Amino acid sequence: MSKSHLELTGVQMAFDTPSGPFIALDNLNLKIGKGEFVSLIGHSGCGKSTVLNIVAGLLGATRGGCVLDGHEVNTPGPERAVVFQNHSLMPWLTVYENVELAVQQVFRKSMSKRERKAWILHNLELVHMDHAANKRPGEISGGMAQRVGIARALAMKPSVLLMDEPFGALDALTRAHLQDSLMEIQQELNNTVIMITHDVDEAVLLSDRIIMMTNGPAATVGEDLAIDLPRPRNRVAMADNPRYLRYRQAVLSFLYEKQRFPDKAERKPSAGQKQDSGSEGEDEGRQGLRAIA
Ligand SMILES: Nc1ncnc2c1ncn2[C@@H]1O[C@H](COP(=O)(O)OP(=O)(O)OP(=O)(O)O)[C@@H](O)[C@H]1O
Repeated sequence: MSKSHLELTGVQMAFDTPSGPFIALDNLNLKIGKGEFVSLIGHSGCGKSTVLNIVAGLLGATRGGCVLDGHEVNTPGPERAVVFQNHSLMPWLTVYENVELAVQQVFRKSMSKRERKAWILHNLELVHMDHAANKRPGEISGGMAQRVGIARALAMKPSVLLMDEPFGALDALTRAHLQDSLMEIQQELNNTVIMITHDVDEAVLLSDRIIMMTNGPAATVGEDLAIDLPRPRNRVAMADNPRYLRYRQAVLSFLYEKQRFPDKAERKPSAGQKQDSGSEGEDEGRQGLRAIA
């Protein structure tokens, strides 16, 4: 791993609720190196989005904090671009204008109009969407819109790309296609990526490390699994790669044997509650994640 540039230290996140503080995360520590691709995986409600929102600067930890390249994170910033599950493009703007909006925000002073235009088109080319530059979001498919969302994020030249289930709403083929594009782009640009996923295969195929989170309340890092597979990775070749299968097995074992579905915890979300030890909720747990069979 290259030197750590993003560090979460002793993070606690308590939300105020009518029944008192709800401690979603407690004592969460994570160091990420420049250019690493890290996936966060864990059962629904364990706190993955909360972690991402803290790194994005959208939430402030109640204890501990996040440091990026030596600077404490406490507000959103263009060096940390976020891609959500639903692309969130402006429907009244064209594909080009949607990317332009982000580029204006970051590079209005440092790039000429001509340079900005070339940069916007370059980012649309990266995700193979330059042909649709003049279309509006309503005129393109969900997968295409998600590509534009990724281009918009990349166009801000973020040192960290934060992705909250970026491919969750897409069909399997489009999803596979976008995963391959993302791997290519990330290899080329060397962005640090933190991606939330519920898909075990997606996590193993794309990641350098998989961070498996314990069930909440008071969730933290349960296991930190380094994925030592050569790149570029080919999904067909990986399907019977013994090491790939071992990693996949390790994640499944964490999710379904070590951390079963937190049904009791979800029903009674009070601070200091113990984690579910597991006899109930296994079937719900199996349904709680997609694409694992
Ligand atoms: N603003 C809030 N107020 C109170 N509780 C909250 C708030 N935001 C999140 N929580 C709680 O914190 C816990 C973690 O939520 P979070 O959305 O981070 O989980 P997640 O792992 O991303 O879930 P999912 O996989 O279902 O998206 C959950 O129990 C959730 O109900």
